[in-house]
Amino acid sequence: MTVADVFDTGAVAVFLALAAVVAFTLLARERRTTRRLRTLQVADVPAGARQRRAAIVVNPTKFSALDEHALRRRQAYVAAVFRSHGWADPLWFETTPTEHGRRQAREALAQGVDIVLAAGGDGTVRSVAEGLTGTSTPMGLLPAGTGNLLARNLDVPHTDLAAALDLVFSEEDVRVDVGWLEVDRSGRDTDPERHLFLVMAGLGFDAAMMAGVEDRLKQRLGYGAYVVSGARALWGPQAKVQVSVDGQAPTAVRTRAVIVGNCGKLTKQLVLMPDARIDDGHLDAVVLSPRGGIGWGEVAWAIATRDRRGQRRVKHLHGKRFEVSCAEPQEVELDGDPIGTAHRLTLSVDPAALWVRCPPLR
Ligand SMILES: Nc1ncnc2c1ncn2[C@@H]1O[C@H](COP(=O)(O)OP(=O)(O)OP(=O)(O)O)[C@@H](O)[C@H]1O
Repeated sequence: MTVADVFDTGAVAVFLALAAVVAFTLLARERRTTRRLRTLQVADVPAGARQRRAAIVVNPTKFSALDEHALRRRQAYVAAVFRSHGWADPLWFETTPTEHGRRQAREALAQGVDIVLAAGGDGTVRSVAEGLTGTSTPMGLLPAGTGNLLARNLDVPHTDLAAALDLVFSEEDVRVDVGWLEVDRSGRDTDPERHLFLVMAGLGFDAAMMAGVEDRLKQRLGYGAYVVSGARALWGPQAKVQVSVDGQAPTAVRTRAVIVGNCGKLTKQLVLMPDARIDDGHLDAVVLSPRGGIGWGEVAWAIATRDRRGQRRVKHLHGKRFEVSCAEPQEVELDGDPIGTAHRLTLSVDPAALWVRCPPLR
């Protein structure tokens, strides 16, 4: 047997071992779902009581890794959980490349559902929220994105479908503020685009980082894709930006990023805006102005320690309306999704405009 043969045999053995591990994991998951399905009992609905019903707005692209059979089993499991709590089978709606959840949420409302669940990433959540804002019907979350920023900020389980579903039956809702972003792309737009946001929106480094994350990389690396893209976007130039808070005279800054938040967490440990509260009727902002590697070190230190005193590189602001304009167009992001470049942004808050089913806010 030659050295090449030994390598070939070794490679085949490693491949077979990996295939066995994958097959075993899939089988175990399938068995767990079957076991859960068997233990779920249909709950009785008291005579005369109205049976509650949920709508689930699903972004199918977030479940493309599942085959048809696995997808149907997942749906059957979710429906069985609802029945076990005495609810009717949920109504299912799918998002499309052009209708990301707003229309589906409105259709669900027209059918008189008790809650609309967004099953997707933060883009789906944002769009469903647009359909529900200003109504008394709560939004629930079945997180299926990479960032799941709103779920992380509201302490909704984002890796465990069963735990996220359990929360739906807690029937505890909180009223949260909604942010609105007006995007003036040319700096002279007479009819700027208007988008709802729930977590944060801004321009500069973080938006360039989001814009640099390719979908394929996101599927492969998950949250790690943002780290790769962030490392690429670190070394861009500072931008000349004017920031005005609540109609006051604008302040000129040289900055790498202006981020305005309705809430401030990126991950459990990484809190960009420690004072931001989703129910305080205000927005918070950070202006990051690092220069070179040492400057980024200072920014990282300020964020990691949540120390706000004497920071030259990280400035915190608080208000109800922010106007941000820049001489050169900058990349813009909305709850972690890149939406192209713009010269001017206006960000304002709509206090207590949306009900969300989640644990009590801390
Ligand atoms: N049926 C569909 N086919 C193709 N694309 C779709 C469909 N439905 C939604 N989309 C795309 O999915 C995007 C929304 O994705 P979603 O918010 O669920 O995840 P995400 O923003 O990519 O989240 P994350 O970045 O956290 O993974 C929309 O902007 C739309 O372009």
